[in-house]
Amino acid sequence: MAAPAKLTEYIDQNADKFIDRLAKAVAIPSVSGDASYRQHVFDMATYLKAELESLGVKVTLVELGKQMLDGQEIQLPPAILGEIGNDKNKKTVGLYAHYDVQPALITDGWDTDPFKLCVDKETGRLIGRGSSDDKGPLLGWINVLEAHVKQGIELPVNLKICFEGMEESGSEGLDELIQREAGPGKFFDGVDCFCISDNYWLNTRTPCLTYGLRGICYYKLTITGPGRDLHSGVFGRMVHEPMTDLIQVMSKLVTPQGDILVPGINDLVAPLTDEERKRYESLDYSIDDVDASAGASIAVASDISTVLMNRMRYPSLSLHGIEGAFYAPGAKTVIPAKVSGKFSIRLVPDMLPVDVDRLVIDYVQKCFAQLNSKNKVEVENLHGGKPWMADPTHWNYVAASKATEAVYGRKPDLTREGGSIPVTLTFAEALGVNVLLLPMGRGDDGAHSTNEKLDRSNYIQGTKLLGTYLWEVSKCA
Ligand SMILES: NCC(=O)N[C@@H](Cc1c[nH]cn1)C(=O)O
Ligand SMILES: [Zn+2]
Ligand SMILES: [Zn+2]
Repeated sequence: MAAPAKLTEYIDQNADKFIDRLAKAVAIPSVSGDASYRQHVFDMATYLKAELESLGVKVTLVELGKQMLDGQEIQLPPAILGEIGNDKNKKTVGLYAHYDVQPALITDGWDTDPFKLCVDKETGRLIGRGSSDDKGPLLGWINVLEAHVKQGIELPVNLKICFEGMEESGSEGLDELIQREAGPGKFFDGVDCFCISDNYWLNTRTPCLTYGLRGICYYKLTITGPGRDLHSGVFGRMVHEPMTDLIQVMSKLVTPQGDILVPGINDLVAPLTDEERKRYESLDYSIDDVDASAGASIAVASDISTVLMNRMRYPSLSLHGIEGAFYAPGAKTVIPAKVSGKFSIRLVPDMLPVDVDRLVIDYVQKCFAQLNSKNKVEVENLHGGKPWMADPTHWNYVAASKATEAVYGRKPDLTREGGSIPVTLTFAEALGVNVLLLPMGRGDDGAHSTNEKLDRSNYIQGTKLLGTYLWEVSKCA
């Protein structure tokens, strides 16, 4: 049974309504990483609960406890568990998406207010924080439900929905919830497969299915020294400066070419086979695509397979920022008393966070000891997750491939993603099911960046893709 034409017609006819829905969601600044935005994350959960319930989904907001953030203990946003359909003759598909977003300030360099969806009629771009990561894809599922309800079409599968509000901040509390709700008689009982739409096409033209994600270990490296901030004219060259120590240590983590300098890290990586190398060579991707999505000609190599493998099958170490450093305009002559460098390592098979932690903490302490500084160092892992790989020949992928051909008229590329969605592995392991990543947006969407966008056609065709996928799953034996 192909997806009924009535379904795709409804999606086309209601495109503007769906864009309004995205605008409402973008207007709620559900930033999970900043305590002062926490109420908005809750508001987003309430908004989604009402949307889902209006379409017949039985919804529970599950409390996940508390967390420490910015020195305060605050309530974690709830997980949204939703259920619709309970027909033993149908397959049950698990859906995951996240309703929190990365921080965004107009002063970061946005051309428009990040929390007011800007619909660019000329380019078809829907610009706003979360448009692509991950509010657009999440709302894609709601649009699909609405299309079924409004057209009086019965859903071809049962759905078990799990939407979270902490993905961008380590998914706190969610692993425990999934583990608690796995097993006979529990919420996830009966789920046959999972689908997550929370990544991107490699380029701007070829749809893809994604069967791998990198894991992550995120670190905070703190150097403390003076009892308070000092005047650099009064204390410069009289005392050990935390910022100087921090820059020294951080400069020993990675080379400008991206090679990781922490001894032992590269030995944890699974060896490359000829067969695997060929897979990267056949992907529709070029250095021009890298340049276009990065916004400059800055690829680390001229050979596209190397660049792709660096994203998909090798670890990377990125330096993200320094908390406590002077960063405002002007020329403040301060010696900051306490600075924390943030960096992360993306993990690939066979790296385990526990091994990476040991190597990183040991190395940072050794590098610091070599400075002969009287300051103090502390390294913490803020959050982490293992890498994930799925079987792309599974019927779940076959269904998604057929759906892609039906909507886009072409076969999808099979990709591994450089980003991390640690909960993917938890679904796979705790529920023992195949997990599929079915992206909606394009490689140049600018997730986590300024002017994040989702193209109108990706949002609308992507909504059709998610709906068609459910119909293709229903045909699988
Ligand atoms: N769309 C998935 C995504 O962006 N995941 C984040 C997860 C993360 C980990 N630490 C902070 N955020 C990613 O950066 O890959
Ligand atoms: Zn995301
Ligand atoms: Zn993200």
